Amino acid sequence: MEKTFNLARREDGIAILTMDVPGETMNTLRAEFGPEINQVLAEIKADSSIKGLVLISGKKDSFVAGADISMLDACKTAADAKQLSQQGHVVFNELESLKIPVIAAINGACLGGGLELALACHQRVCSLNSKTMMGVPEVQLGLLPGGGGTQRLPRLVGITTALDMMLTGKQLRPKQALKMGLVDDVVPESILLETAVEMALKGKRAPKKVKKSLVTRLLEGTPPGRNIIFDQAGKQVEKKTHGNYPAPAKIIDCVRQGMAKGLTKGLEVEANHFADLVVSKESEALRSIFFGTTEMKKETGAGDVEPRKVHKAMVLGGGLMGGGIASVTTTKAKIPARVKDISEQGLSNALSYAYKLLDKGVKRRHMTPAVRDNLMSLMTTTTEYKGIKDADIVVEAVFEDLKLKHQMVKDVERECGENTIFASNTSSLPISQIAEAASRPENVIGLHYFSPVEKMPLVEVIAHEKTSAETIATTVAFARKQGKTPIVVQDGAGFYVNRILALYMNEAAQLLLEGQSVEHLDKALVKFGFPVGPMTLLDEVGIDVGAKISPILESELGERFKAPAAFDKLLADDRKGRKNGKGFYLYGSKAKQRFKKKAKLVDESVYAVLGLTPTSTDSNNDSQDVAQRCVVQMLNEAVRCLEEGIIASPRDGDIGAIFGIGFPPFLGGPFHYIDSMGAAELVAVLETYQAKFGDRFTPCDRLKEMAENGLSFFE
Ligand SMILES: C[C@H](O)CC(=O)SCCNC(=O)CCNC(=O)[C@H](O)C(C)(C)COP(=O)(O)OP(=O)(O)OC[C@H]1O[C@@H](n2cnc3c(N)ncnc32)[C@H](O)[C@@H]1OP(=O)(O)O
Repeated sequence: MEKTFNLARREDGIAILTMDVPGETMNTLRAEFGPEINQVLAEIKADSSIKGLVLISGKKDSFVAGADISMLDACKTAADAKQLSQQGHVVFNELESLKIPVIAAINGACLGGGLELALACHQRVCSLNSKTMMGVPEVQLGLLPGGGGTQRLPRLVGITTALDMMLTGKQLRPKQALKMGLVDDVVPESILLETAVEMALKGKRAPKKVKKSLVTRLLEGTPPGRNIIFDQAGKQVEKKTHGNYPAPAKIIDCVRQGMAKGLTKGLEVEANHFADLVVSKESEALRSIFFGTTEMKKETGAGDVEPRKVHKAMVLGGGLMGGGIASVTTTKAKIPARVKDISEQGLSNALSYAYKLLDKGVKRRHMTPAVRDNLMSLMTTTTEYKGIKDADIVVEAVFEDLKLKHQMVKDVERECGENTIFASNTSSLPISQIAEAASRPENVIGLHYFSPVEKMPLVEVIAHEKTSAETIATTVAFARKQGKTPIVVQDGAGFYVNRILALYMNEAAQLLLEGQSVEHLDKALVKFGFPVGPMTLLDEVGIDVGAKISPILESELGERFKAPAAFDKLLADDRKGRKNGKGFYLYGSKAKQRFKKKAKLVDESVYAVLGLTPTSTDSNNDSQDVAQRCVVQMLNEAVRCLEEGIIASPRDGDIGAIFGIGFPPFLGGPFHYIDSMGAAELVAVLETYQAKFGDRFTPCDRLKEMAENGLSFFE
C-alpha cells in the first residue's frame, strides 16, 4: 500500500519527511493516518543519526489544507469529534517534543490543521509562491482550530494577532506571515527545501520574535491586560454575529483559559469546544456551503462540453457595472479587456475604477507598482467598435433598454467573429427577448453580476432556449476565472436572485407601511443574520432600481409581486437612496451637520412622505415576527424557482442566495434552512400569514407536497 508519510535520510543527518496523501489533489489530515505517523515518529526517535527533520509536502502547490472536512462531517457524536481533536493533540505534542530541530517547509495552502501541524514544528519557512497562504479558516466552517491552534498560535504571534486570525479566518501571504512572526523565513520555492535543511543544521532555535508596540506588550503581558483584550474581542464578536455563530465565543474562551491555566488545560478546553462545534447545526450548514462550492468548481454548467479559451474580452458600457466587470476581467482573470462607451467620461470612469482597486493593493503592499501598471495595460478603451474583431466574449452592461440591447447584439454580430459570445448583464430582461435580434442566438447568454462587482462572489449565468452548450461552458469558465462562483439558471423574469429578493423587499416595504420603523426593520433582519437590513439595501441598490424591477416581475410572474404603494411615494419625493443622498437614511453633510457622528441615521422626514407615524417597538418577539414575514416570502419563492426549473438544484439555490444576497450562511441557504425547520412548519407559517395578509403568502405546490409527505431537499 502506498504510504502518506515518506522518510528520507540525507548524508548531512537531516531527514526529510514528505507528506503526500496517495490519489488526492491535496493533503488533508485524517484519523486513519494515526498509526502511520506514530510509527514514523517512533522511527525518528530511535535513529540517533537523524540530527534534524524537515517536514514538507509532496503536492505541487499545497502543503496541507487542514483536517479532512468530510471526516469531520461524518462524526455522529461530540465524543467522536473530541477523539479526533485529542488524537491530533497527541501527534502534534509528540512532534513538538522531539529533541531534534523540526522545520516545516511550506509551499502552497497551509490551512487549518495544516497550519497547526506547522505550528507544532520548531520553526517554519515558506515559499514566495503566490499560492502560499497560511491561516486558520475553521471559523468559516463554524469550527475552531482543534489541533492545538488556539494554544500555539497566540503563544507564537501574540494574543491579539492570533485572535484576529482565528476570528476572521483570514489567510496570510508569505510576507505578512513573516512580519507577524508566523514564519521565520520566506524564500523562493526553488530553495525552500535547502533553506529548511540549513535551518535544521543550525540546531533547535526559538522562533524569531517580532517587535510589538508597548501597548500590545502591556495588554498581552498581564492578566488584567489580557482580560481587556478578551472582553473587547467578545463585544466585537457579539456585535458582528448577533449570537448567531457559536464558534467565535468558544475561540476566545479557549485562548482565555489556555493563557491563564497553561497549554494542557487549554488543549482540553479546545477539544471540548471543538467537539461541540463539529456537531452544531451552524457548522453543519457552513460545511454544506464548502461541499457545495467545491463541487461546483468542477462543473462546466453544460455537462461534459469543453469551454473555449477566452483570449480577449470586450465590455460595453463604462459605468459602475461595466467598470467593475472590466476590472475583474483584467485583474483577476488576467484577460485583456477592451471597454467601449459612447462617452470619454464613461471610459475614464472604467479606467479609474480599475486603477483605484489596484492601487489599494499597492498601498497595502499586496502588489508592486509595476504589477499594477502591467495589469492596467490589459485594459484598453474605445468609443467605436475598433480593435474588437478577435474578442471571444462581449459583456454588455448598458441601460435596461431592450432596443439598445438589440442594437448592440447586431453591432457585435457585425463587428466580431462568428463564435463571439454576447453576454448581457441585464438584471431583469429575459435573455430570450434580447436574443430575438440575433442571427446567431446560440451565442447569446445572460451573465448577471452583483454590485459591487469586485466584492460580490456570485454571478448568474442565464441560458435561453437556444443558447449553445459551448456558450454556456465558456461563459461559466470565464466567470470562474474572474474569481466568481457562477450558478447556471434558466431564463425568466428576475432569474433567481432578484426574484426571491423582490418578494422579501416588498414584504419589508409592506411592514414599513404598517408602521414598522426603518431602524426596527433593518435591525430585525440583521439580527436574523443578513449583512444589512432591507431598507439599507434599498438605499444602496437604489429605490428607483427596485421600483423598476417590480412591475416587470408582476407582469411576468403575477400579482404576488405587486409592489406596495411606498415606492411611488418615495420616487415622487425624488428619493433614490444613497446615489442622490436622499432615501431612508441621511447622507453626506446633512447627516454630519446634524449629529456630528458616523452612525447612520434615519431621515425621519421619510415617514411624512409615506403619510405614516412609526409605531414599532424593539421587543424581541416583534423583531422575530418582522424577520419571519420577510424571510418566508423568500423561502417560498426559492422553492417555486426550483419547481419551475429556474435553478437546477437546492444546492444552487442555497449558494445563489448566500453569495448573491447574503442569506445567513449559518442557516446554510434557503433550502437547507427549510429542511432544518421542516416543510410542514413552513407551510403552517405561510398559511397563517395567508389567512391574515392575503394570497401572496400561498405556499407553492412543491412545498405543500413535501409537507404532506414529510420530504426534505437534502439527505
Ligand atoms: C482540526 C482542524 O483545526 C480542523 C480543520 O482543519 S477544518 C479545515 C480547515 N481548512 C479549510 O477550511 C480549507 C478548505 N479548503 C479550501 O479552502 C480550498 O480547498 C483551498 C484554498 C485549500 C484550495 O482551493 P482550490 O485550489 O480551489 O482547490 P479545491 O477545488 O477547493 O480543492 C481541491 C481538492 O481538495 C479538497 N480539499 C481541500 N481542502 C479540504 C479539506 N480541508 N478537507 C477535505 N477536502 C479538502 C477539495 O474537496 C478538492 O477535492 P477534489 O479534488 O476531490 O474535488
